[in-house]
Amino acid sequence: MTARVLVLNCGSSSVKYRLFSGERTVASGLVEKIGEAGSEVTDHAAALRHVMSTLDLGQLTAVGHRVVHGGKRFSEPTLIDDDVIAAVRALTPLAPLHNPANLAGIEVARELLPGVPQVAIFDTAFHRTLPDFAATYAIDAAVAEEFGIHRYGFHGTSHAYVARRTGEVVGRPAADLNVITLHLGNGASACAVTGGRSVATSMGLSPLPGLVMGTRSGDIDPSIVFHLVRVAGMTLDEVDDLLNKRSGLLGLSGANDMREVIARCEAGDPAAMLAFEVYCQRIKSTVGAYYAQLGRVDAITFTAGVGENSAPVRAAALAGLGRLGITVDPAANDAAERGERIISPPGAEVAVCVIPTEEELEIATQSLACLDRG
Ligand SMILES: Nc1ncnc2c1ncn2[C@@H]1O[C@H](COP(=O)(O)OP(=O)(O)O)[C@@H](O)[C@H]1O
Ligand SMILES: CC(=O)OP(=O)(O)O
Ligand SMILES: [Mg+2]
Repeated sequence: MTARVLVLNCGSSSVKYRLFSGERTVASGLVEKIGEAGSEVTDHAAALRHVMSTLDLGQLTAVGHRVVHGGKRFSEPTLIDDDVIAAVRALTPLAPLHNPANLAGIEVARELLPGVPQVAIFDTAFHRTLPDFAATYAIDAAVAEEFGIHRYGFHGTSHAYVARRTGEVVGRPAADLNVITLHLGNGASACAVTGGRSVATSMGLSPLPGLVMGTRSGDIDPSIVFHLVRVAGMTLDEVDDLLNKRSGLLGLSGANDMREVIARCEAGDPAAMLAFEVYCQRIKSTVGAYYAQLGRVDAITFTAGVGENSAPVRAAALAGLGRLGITVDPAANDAAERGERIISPPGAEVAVCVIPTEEELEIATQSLACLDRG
């Protein structure tokens, strides 16, 4: 019998769902702006109940859940029970925008689909291969050990999938390939992948650092936090809210959606132009750092909402890197194509690729593999 798997990807303000029959998608959708001002959908549980009431969920083999933070404990797809739920809840302080949403999905699915196995697929899992030097923060080692302070990295399902597809697209075995993957969505992160293993990534203990995001700051000087508390008189919760929800593109330009930022740039808005420059320059610096770590780069792959759709971001992020063998062909970059493609000129030393991510399919596949292993 063909396996039927429901995948739930509950983001900070959205629910993405997809129902698979084998590899075929039989239903899919997105509920956005959950809990935002003026939205009819007040919380994740309400959104999920509504979504699930519209689907035919008979004969389900499994429900696969994206879970963002798996901490040190979870590095494999995991069958969910009360103990796993408690452990994911305990990790909430490290992913305050994400783990509560993931848990809402798990709880509603367990309530509405009792008896169907539920599997958690962790964003952090792919990064368990980070070498110690890349995962270690240079702070007091005993404090770091006691409190689990360590680079975990996120978006692992997406980085793993697009790195693997990059091997197919450039026609080389993934085992021989050094790839830099750039997941640019609402959240954004970069990853260096060698032979299919993550060896560097830009998010850290939480999904806040690294690249500039829609509403998150990415890397900042940590002493900005002390300054805001001591000098500006903010509470820690206010600083947390500022850096996670009111920074990034939104904080710089007033718009968190890259389409809106670019429209404002075209209208000559200086704040939007600065935001675009800060965003793209951060990506470029990260590519340079990972190039130095890898020593040789075979491919650079863009994915997620901005990476898949924004030619101006791809062009600006890699501009001026010709000496590293990295060039983007303007015609290929601007072409109104959608699927997997190469946008560097033929014969370029580094293949620049665009590969739509397939987190949901990957979660379905890994959920079934978890059940097969028992
Ligand atoms: N044509 C486009 N040009 C620029 N940005 C785009 C385009 N289409 C979508 N995006 C961006 O993609 C973002 C969403 O990416 P997505 O990967 O769906 O995010 P997430 O999964 O993190 O919610 C939006 O905020 C929007 O800025
Ligand atoms: C981990 C993370 O940042 O996820 P998202 O991009 O879905 O917010
Ligand atoms: Mg996403």
